[in-house]
This record gives sequence, structure tokens and C-alpha cells, in this order.
Amino acid sequence: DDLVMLEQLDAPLIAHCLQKRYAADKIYTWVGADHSVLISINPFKHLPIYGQYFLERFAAPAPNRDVEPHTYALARRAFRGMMDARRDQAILISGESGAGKTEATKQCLHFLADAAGTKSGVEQRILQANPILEAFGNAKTVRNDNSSRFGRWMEVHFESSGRVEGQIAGAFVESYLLEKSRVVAQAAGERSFHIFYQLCSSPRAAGLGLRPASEHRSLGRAGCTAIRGVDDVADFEAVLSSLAAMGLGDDEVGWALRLCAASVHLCDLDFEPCDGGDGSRVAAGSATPLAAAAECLGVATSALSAALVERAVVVRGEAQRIRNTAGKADEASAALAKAAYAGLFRDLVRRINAACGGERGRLIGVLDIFGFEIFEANSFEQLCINFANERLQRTFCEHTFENEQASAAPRPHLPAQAVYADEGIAYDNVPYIDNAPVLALLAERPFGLLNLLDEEVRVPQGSDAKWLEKVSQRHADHPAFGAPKQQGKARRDFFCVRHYAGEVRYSADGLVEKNADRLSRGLYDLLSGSSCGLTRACFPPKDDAIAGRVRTVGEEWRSQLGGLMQKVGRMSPLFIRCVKPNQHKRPGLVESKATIDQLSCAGLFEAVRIRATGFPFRHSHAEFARRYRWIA
Ligand SMILES: Nc1ncnc2c1ncn2[C@@H]1O[C@H](COP(=O)(O)OP(=O)(O)OP(=O)(O)O)[C@@H](O)[C@H]1O
Repeated sequence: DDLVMLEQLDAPLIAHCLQKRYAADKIYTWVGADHSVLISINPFKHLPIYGQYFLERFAAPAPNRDVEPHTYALARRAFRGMMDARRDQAILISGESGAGKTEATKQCLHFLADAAGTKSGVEQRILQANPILEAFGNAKTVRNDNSSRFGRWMEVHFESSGRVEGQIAGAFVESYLLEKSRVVAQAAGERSFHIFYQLCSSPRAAGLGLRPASEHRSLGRAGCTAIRGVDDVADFEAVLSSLAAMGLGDDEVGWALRLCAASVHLCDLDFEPCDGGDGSRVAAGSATPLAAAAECLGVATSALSAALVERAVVVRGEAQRIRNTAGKADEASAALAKAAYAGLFRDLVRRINAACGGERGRLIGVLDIFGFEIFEANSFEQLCINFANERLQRTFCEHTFENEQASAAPRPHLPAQAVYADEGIAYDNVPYIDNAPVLALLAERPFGLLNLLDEEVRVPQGSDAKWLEKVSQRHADHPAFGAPKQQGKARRDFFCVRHYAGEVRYSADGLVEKNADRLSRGLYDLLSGSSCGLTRACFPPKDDAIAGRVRTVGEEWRSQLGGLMQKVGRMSPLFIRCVKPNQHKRPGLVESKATIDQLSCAGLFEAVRIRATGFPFRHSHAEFARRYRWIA
């Protein structure tokens, strides 16, 4: 059950052992006896190892027996760690898309809800929130039929004193980087967010002017509207009851569905050039979706069409109206569709927090964040997602390697444990892949790729090509950067980043626009002037004094991620490393090379070796004294 117990610790034997266990339906394996690192290999089939019987079995394991590896066991370790060592715990779940992170998250939450319980039913509400988050935040991708298209940090807070100590006191969720570009378009064979297809197949569709999903541009163009084995109609009913459980009344549910419908209608609009191509107007054939979008947003049809075909700019201190070309008007309606949906998603998360909410106390956080992505075409979204995975990997390295191998000066935010050198214990350092240089390339001030991309949003006439030129010059010799190659006279717009999990080729095309994520002021004001109070509340009027200050998507993301990582740095981390054994979502099949690549990129081979080299348990003197004082 524990890879560290193998007699030989070479990579082929470790991989072979995991493969054998997988064939016997043992999908979980420990790395080290302290049970802070768990490997989970996606079975792609239902295994009879979950549910009430197992929840109870893992909640009260037999004494003097090794605890079997399981997500429930790791969740129990977190719970006991929080209660006994009185430290907040962070369960960090990582792995590539489709590796099983979201399932592992749900299992951990199930265990905590069942083991801790509460009088106020918060734990039930936490579980009830899942269908909402999945419907509005997940989508079918080529890799995973139910892929989380946002990152999720869920905090479960516990009573920290009194008779109710250890019971769940409240729960909060934070969402990160919703992939809102999916509202407008998807890659071939993928879908937009589940809620759109659920809504289109529901009896409510007609009242919102919606037809079958395949007939709407933003839902049907990628050629996939149904998922085998998924019943959108039944799932929609589950979402409606979850929304009711979160306290949304009929009018609020109606509003949420109207905003979804508005996004769909906006993407159906066509614009045609007028006045010699300088201006544009909504095409005559788009009168129906225009009226439907305006009604769903609670704005006048004429005001909506005017805000789409014109924009206000300030020239030498004077506000002027500029006409949009048909192309610009198209971009404006896409931006409005994305903004409306993102505003709705933010609001739903806020409502979930208000419903689950409750008191704050000692906490266990669970991070389920999109896995590392290497696609045929990689753009801004992948750059942000892969940056987050680099940060997570860094935390894993700090916990597993540096913390273990640290010499004289343990950093203050790390628990001062296992400092062998300080203890005068001889110790062989195990080399490992250190991803600090890639992180520096991506986000070290002032010349990281993402930092320079922010600057490009702010400089006049900033462009993808100029940004690429700058970063190519600045980082020409960086070992993790691959500059675009010259092709004939033209220089290609692709560049490479050598991530810890592999080399990714990104296209620079559209990076600056995506980072800026511009919604014209006129369109924003349209939403904040909606006749619907709920929409107005989502888009409060902008303060003119600060309206001009642009905060890029990348900046927002780095700041959120930095805050999260700081928080995690103060907690005891536990890791679930999810592995996807094959790309076909087939049970029983392990594609060796891809699986070994994932284990190796996640630093797991070294982690096994290091855990075997060091001591299995590492408590600080103070912790040890507190725990074992009574024996003496
Ligand atoms: N423990 C498990 N038991 C059975 N099936 C599983 C398990 N874990 C994952 N799966 C299957 O694999 C699919 C993908 O898992 P999941 O959605 O958790 O991946 P993910 O890592 O969160 O992916 P993404 O990053 O795309 O959101 C699930 O829908 C489910 O069918």
C-alpha cells in the first residue's frame, strides 16, 4: 500500500507496482508512512469502495493496523491533524485534466461532512452546492466529459472549542479564472458550460426564446451538444433543486436562466457593415435574437444595439463616440455575453457562500484546480492554468524536498520539521526537478512573460507581435523559453515554455486582447442600468475616478493565486496526485509511457526515494512533547 516499502526504488519498479495494483482495482497508493501524499489512478469505472459503509470504516480505523490508502483516509488524516495538532490543513489535488481531481474533492468533502457533522446542516448544503458549480462551471472537453473550467478552493471551517468542537461550523468556496471564452466558442467536439444544454432541453427554453442547442451558434458550432450517458433534462432538475436549497427563489432562478439565455442570443447576432464599412448595424435577420437578448438583460432593444455598434472613447480629454466596424461589433457582443455569464457565476458563488457560510474557525481547505494543459492550440487560458500548476508543483517541492532537505535556515512559512542538518543527521540529498526557473520566467517582476503582457495592455498600440518581440529578446537565453522560429521571411507567432510537466507551444495570437478582457464602458453601463435589480446588483455603477485603471486578467489571477498560496503556506499540506492512466477514458487500460510521464513530471519517483531516505514521521520537538508528554 505504500511505495516507500518497496525494496528497490527505481522508476520502472514503482510504475510496475502501480500498474499491478491498478489491475487489482487498488487505485490508491501512499507515498510515505505519514500519509500526506496519496497517488490516485483514475479507474474510469465505479468501484464499490465509497459510500456509508466505507465512510464509517475509515472514520474509525482498526487500531494497530496500517490504514489503507484512500481519499477518505487522507481526509481523515487532515481532520485528525487539524484536531490534534491544531493546525489548519490544506488538501491540494493536482493532475492533468480528467485525472480525477473533482471526484477526489467530492470524496474528501463527503468524508469531512460525514465524520464531522453539524447541527445546522451546513455539511448537506456544501454537498448540495456541487450540482450548481458543476452545471455553471464545468463543460465537456475532449479530455473529460465533466471538466472543471474554473479553479475551486473550498474551505470547511470547524468549531474550535466547547462541546461542539470539531463539528462543521461553515463552508466557503472561492472560484478562480472561469474560462469564460467557452461561452462564445469551443474547440471541435467540445461543449460550452453544461447549463446551456440543460436549459435548451428543458421546458423553460421556449419562454426564453431558446431552440435546441444545435441551432444556436455558440452551442452548436463545435458539433457536440449531447454527452453519452448524460441526461441533461434530469441534471437540470437537480440544478433547480440545488438552487432552491441555496435559497434562490423562483424569481432569482428565473433571472439566472435569463442571463444564460442572453449570452446565447448575443452570440447569435450578425452585424453588417454600413457607411462604407466604417460603421455597422445589427443585420435585419438578427432582429429576433437582438430583442430576446435585450429582454433577458432587462434593457431596451435600441439601447443594446446602439451600445454594440458604437463605443465611447476619450480623445484629448473629450468623450467621443466612435462607430464600430462589423468585426468590432461582433467582438463587443461576444464580450457582453462573456461578461454577463461571468457576472452570473460570481453571483452564484456568492450565494452559495451565503447559504453554506456560517462561522469561521479552524479549517480544512480543498483545492481542485484545472490540471496541466497541453493542447494542439494553446493560448492565454493555458498559460494561466499552467502557471497555476507550476505554483502548485512548487508547493509540493517545498513540502517534499526542500523541507526534507533544508539545511540551516528553514523558511518561516514552512513548518520547521525534518531539518536533518540541524539535527546533525547524515542525509543523502536526492536530486529533483526544480521548477523555480520556469516560475521566474513566467511571473518574476518586471520582465516575466505575464508581467510584460500586462505592460503591453497599457502601452499605446500594444500588440501580440510587439510583446513577442520583447520577450524573445529578453529571454532568448532562458533555458525554459523557446523563442519563435523564423519561417522564410515571416516570423511565426509561436513560442515554447518548458514546463515541469512538459514543453508547451503557445500561440501569441490574441494574448494581449484576452489579458485585457475589454468590455466597453457603454456595455458595462448598459448592464448597470438594467431594469432588473438583480442584474444591476451584479454590475454596480463604476466610479468614474477609478474607471480608467485597467486591471488585467493575468494580474487578477496572479494576485488571487498568490493570496491562496500564502494561505496554504501557513497550513499543513496534504497532496492527492491524480493520474490519468489512458487518454480514452477506458477502465483497465494503462498506457505505460503517458502514465510514467505523469508520475515523473509530478516528481513522484523522487518523492518516493526521498521519503524512503528520510524518517517516515517528522514532528517538531514542541509537537512531539505535546502529543507524547503523558507517556512520560
Ligand atoms: N474515483 C473514481 N471512481 C470512478 N470514476 C472516476 C473516479 N475518478 C474519476 N473518475 C472518472 O473520471 C472522470 C473525470 O474525473 P474528474 O472530473 O474528477 O477529472 P478532473 O481531474 O477534475 O478533470 P478536469 O481538470 O478536467 O476538471 C469522471 O467524470 C469519472 O467518470
